[in-house]
Amino acid sequence: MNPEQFFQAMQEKGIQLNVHQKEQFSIYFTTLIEWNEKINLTGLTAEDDVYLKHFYDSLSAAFYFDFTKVQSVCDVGAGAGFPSIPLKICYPHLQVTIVDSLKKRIGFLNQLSVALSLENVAFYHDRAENMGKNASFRESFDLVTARAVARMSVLSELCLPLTKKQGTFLAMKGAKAGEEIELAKPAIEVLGGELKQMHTFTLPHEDSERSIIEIYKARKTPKKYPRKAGLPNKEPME
Ligand SMILES: C[S@@+](CC[C@H](N)C(=O)[O-])C[C@H]1O[C@@H](n2cnc3c(N)ncnc32)[C@H](O)[C@@H]1O
Repeated sequence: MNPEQFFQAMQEKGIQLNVHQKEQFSIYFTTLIEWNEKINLTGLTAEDDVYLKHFYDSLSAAFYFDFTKVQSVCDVGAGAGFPSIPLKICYPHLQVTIVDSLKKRIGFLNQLSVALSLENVAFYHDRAENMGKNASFRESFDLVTARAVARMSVLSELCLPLTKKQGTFLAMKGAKAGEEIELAKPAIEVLGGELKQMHTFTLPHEDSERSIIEIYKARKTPKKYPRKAGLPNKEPME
């Protein structure tokens, strides 16, 4: 998907990008490729791949969820900024907080936000488990997103403690999300979440399956969660 096809596809989905926003995507691509020569950010370097598998894929969350209705978003394990930076470009009102445990990626994001002139973005080099215990962040975000970070039971323990009561946790997944959900159902319940919807679709041009899992934060997360950093992965709540 080349940039023109990407802009066209966004328009068809009701996301109208102006000249400034189109330029921001172009700068995002060139900055990503430049930095990727020094640090490992992505395995995708061809322009068409980045526009489809990173930019379009990140924005697919907005095909199912209304971003105009939320203000604060925390993106857990955003890596090179996915999905939250493409979302921030399209929805500039968002207050974006990114937490990632890899320092070099946070360094890249700081530079990227300057290159894109982004406002109201904050980057933390930390584990999501620590953020979830920190009173300044715990249960404070309208929306928590995560793409390609961990399986659903683990991800729920990282993300639901950060999600505000009555807020939403969106998990962006590939194929087999249905199986993951089944295994994660007890964890989601314990952590105060309720499975609201699962949207499944195929990515254009390459027909691979994607799922967006929407979880509603119905109740407060018990204090003991998240457990200490590393434990959610080591001993998943399954
Ligand atoms: C496979 S990458 C995906 C990056 C991005 N979300 C994407 O879709 O391209 C997973 C990222 O999650 C981060 N990560 C994994 N576990 C984490 C944790 N417990 N807390 C914070 N970041 C974490 C890693 O450092 C890595 O950058």
